[in-house]
Amino acid sequence: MSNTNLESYPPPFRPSSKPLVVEPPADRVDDDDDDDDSAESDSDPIPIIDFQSLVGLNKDNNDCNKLGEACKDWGLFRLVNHGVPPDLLNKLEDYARELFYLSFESKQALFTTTTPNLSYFWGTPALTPSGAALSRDPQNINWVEGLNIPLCQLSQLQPQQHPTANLTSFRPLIEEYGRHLGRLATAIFEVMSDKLYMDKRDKSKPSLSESTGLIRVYRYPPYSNDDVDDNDNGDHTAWGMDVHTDSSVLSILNQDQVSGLEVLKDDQWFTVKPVSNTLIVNLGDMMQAISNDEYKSVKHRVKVNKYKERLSICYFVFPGEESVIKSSKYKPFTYSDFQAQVQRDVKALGYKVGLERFKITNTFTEAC
Ligand SMILES: O=C(O)CCC(=O)C(=O)O
Ligand SMILES: [Fe+2]
Repeated sequence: MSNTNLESYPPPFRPSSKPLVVEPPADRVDDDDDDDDSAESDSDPIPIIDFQSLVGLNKDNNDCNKLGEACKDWGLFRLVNHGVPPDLLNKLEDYARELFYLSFESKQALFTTTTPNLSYFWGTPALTPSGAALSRDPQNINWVEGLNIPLCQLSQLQPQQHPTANLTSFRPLIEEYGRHLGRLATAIFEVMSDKLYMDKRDKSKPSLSESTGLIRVYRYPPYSNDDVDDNDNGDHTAWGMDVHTDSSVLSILNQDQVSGLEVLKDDQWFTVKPVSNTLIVNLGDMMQAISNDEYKSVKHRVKVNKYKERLSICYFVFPGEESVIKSSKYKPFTYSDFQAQVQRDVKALGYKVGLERFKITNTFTEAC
């Protein structure tokens, strides 16, 4: 679907001298904007895990082993047979698109609630909740806008306050989607715990807390170097989202048909191709720490597409706030400690240092 409503983009994302409809040239039929040296691969190398083989009656040990390997080697896998109805995925995507198509001003008004964290953002939210860093360095912002929806705060999304937005339909869809993803994340974490020989009866063991579930819906506007003004040397790349690891235990991503997500494995970038009705599960920093570095928190990034906007819906789940993560590699810490340190680093250094801060042999020289 082409964007016919540039009013919906945050002002810096609006192409200045372009026709309103951004379409690929006729000879471009693929979605990959792969005219640079980054991710490559013709076939899809991402490990595939069948959810039904991990759980329930059809539980298959080979598939459980495959999951362990994927977590060690990639920190990411494609989940099939997950039981989230395709109709729900399609509807959610349609409503999300509809919400993003509201004018920029309406979106700002819509999600300026008194509830912290239920918000509309754009640019690099960790650095610039209001986009203020634009004046510092316009080329370093993430080319993305998004809605941040903690599932426990969904009741704050009051449809009657915003008759122009179709929130009446959006809220139950998000609720249903959140329930499905809570179910998937919990079951996958159980299998991971088994593989890691973690004793689930030990209540002091860190685990995934379903009540921390958070959904982020993103729209990545198209980006072309033609938008860059004459003073620019033209060789920079804008990123939809710069390289990072997630802070979560697990993140589960549902992307539309426009590619952009890339993951790093053995110093090589791979494109995570869009495949309908599959979900992408990636491991976050908390899972890496819980597993004593046996599993890894995968580095990933999102490339922008020159011609098409991209939509993705991400679910993140964390450990209970006060649950202490103990391992031989890290000083004991809670997710709250981790988050607070990330925020301090982002403020002071401009980036997240992450788990390195908590390593027992701390190689990061600046003390916390
Ligand atoms: O939009 C995507 O494909 C990935 C988003 C992401 O990596 C994140 O939100 O942490
Ligand atoms: Fe991420």
